[in-house]
This record gives sequence, C-alpha cells and structure tokens, in this order.
Amino acid sequence: MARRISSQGKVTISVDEYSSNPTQAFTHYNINQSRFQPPHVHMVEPLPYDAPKPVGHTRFVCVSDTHSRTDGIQMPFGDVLLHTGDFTELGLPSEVKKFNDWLGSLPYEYKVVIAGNHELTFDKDFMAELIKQDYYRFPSVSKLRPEDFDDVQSLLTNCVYLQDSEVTIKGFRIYGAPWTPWFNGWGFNLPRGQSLLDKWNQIPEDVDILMTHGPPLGFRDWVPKELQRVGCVELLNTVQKRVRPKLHAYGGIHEGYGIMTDGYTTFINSSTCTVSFQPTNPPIIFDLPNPGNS
Ligand SMILES: Nc1nc2c(ncn2[C@@H]2O[C@H](COP(=O)(O)O)[C@@H](O)[C@H]2O)c(=O)[nH]1
Ligand SMILES: [Mn+2]
Ligand SMILES: [Mn+2]
Repeated sequence: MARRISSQGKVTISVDEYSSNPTQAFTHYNINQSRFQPPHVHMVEPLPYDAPKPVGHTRFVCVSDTHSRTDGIQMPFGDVLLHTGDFTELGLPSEVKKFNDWLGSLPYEYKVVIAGNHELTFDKDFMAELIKQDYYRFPSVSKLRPEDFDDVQSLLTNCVYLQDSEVTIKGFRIYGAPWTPWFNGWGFNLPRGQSLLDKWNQIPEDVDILMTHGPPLGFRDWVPKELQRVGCVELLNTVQKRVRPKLHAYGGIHEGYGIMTDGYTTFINSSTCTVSFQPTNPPIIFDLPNPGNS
C-alpha cells in the first residue's frame, strides 16, 4: 500500500512495490485499478493562443527543455511563465546568461524557473564529484573554476528560481523541484524509490502548482524508442494521493509533449525540444481561476 493516513489525518506516501519498474507499474495499476483509464484520465487539447482569458483567471505559459534554443520560439500572451528545466545544454554560465537575457525580453509579469538534469552547475553535489573524477565526460564544464559556477543561480535575475522551494504569485502557491530518476548520471539524478520520495515529501500539501523537471508515471512519460514508461511512481502517488495540485507542469521526456488530466490535476508536459532537440513544440497556455474567486 503506497498511502497511509495517520491519526492526525495526514497522508504518508511510502515506496511503491513497483517503484523500480515504471512500465510494469503502469500495466499493473492500469489492469488492476483502471488508474490511467477514461473517463477520469484523458488527453486534453491545448487552448488556442487567441482564446479569451476568463475573468478572474490567471494565464500560465508553460515551457520546458528549451536547451539554449530559444531564438525561434513564438511566445503567447499570458501572465506567468513557468519553465520546468533543461534551459541549457550543460549549465555553462554563458548559457545561463543567454537564457536570462531571453527571459528579460519576455513581457510576462512573473517568470518562474526550475533546473533540469542538464543544468549541471546548479547541482553542487554533482559538480563536487565531477571535479574529482570525470574530466572527459563534460570537458567544458570540468574546465570551469569553482568561482565561475559557485553562485550560478545569481545569474537568473529575471525570474524566480525554485529548488525544493516555493513562491506565492497572484495568490497561487507554486513549488518547484529539479529531481529526476537516475538516467546516465546527469545533474539532479537520484535513484528511484526512497531517495526521490524524500524529495517529494518536502512538497507541502496545499500547493496549487507543482513544477518538476520530469513526469510522474503514466502522464506523458512514454519513451517510444525504448517502449518504456519512465515517469516516477512516487511522484505520481505524491501528486494524486497527498498534494493534489491543480496543475503539475514538467517536461523532461521530450517525446511526451502534451496535456492530460486525471479529472482533478492537469498534467502538462511542455517540452519545447523534440527528441532530436529541435525546438518546435509550442509553449502551452493554461488558465486557472484566481484563488479566492469562487
Ligand atoms: N529511457 C529513458 N530515457 C530518458 C530518460 N530521461 C530522458 N530520457 C530520454 O532522453 C531525452 C532527452 O532528455 P534530456 O534530459 O537529455 O534532455 C528524453 O526525451 C528521452 O528520450 C529516462 O529516465 N529514461
Ligand atoms: Mn531535456
Ligand atoms: Mn532532462
């Protein structure tokens, strides 16, 4: 059982028995619990950019995985930009500055950004290991001096940067976390199971919008070239059984670009880059009623 309710009514998520094999987890929960089936779970068509914003709503513009390829992206009208990581190739300070300049050129009232596995310099533990060991894997990153990247976050002057932290914007509580299941030893990679669950357990119950770099199990997490689901099972259980945000925004799996709902949470994978790193998927807009508006 992945969920327990304490005597104080608090929900506790534990490591799922299928945690280490998301494809098997998906099949099991689909067959035995219809967990990914209609009518609750279904695809959602993106809002056209010229759709009028309903009165009393905030328009969020979701982008992800721009990978230093922002030049041709047509940005739609909106109030708050959400970028869910992989804004660079390697997290080089020069790339971060270029991304920050692009953010500065955008008209949104607020811009919120998290890191992804490609923002190597943002992951202090990763950099400490890289400097000790693997000079040849990421030579341009290994050449950096600590003083070049120690304070790399401070280059992001044109947004709110979240890392296991939250911000309240226009009354919406927004929480962001960069962690993804270990894959080829990039930044912010953690083993599936308790290590990732420890990070998800830091997400407060009452957040309205959750930003992660990667998907939860079953929601735009399919990798066709490997015929695998790669979303995090503990993230799904945390989202559906404990946190229940109105919007879960992410990217990470470029092939999974698109929108789904489970009937309560809307899941948006807004990966701009395709699997061949072409920045051709358009940003996705999403309207939410302002908190306090009933
Ligand atoms: N089988 C898996 N494939 C993965 C995973 N994470 C990413 N990917 C694949 O790589 C691309 C690009 O990801 P990026 O982080 O390098 O930009 C992604 O679209 C997938 O095809 C994973 O955990 N398992
Ligand atoms: Mn990416
Ligand atoms: Mn990534």
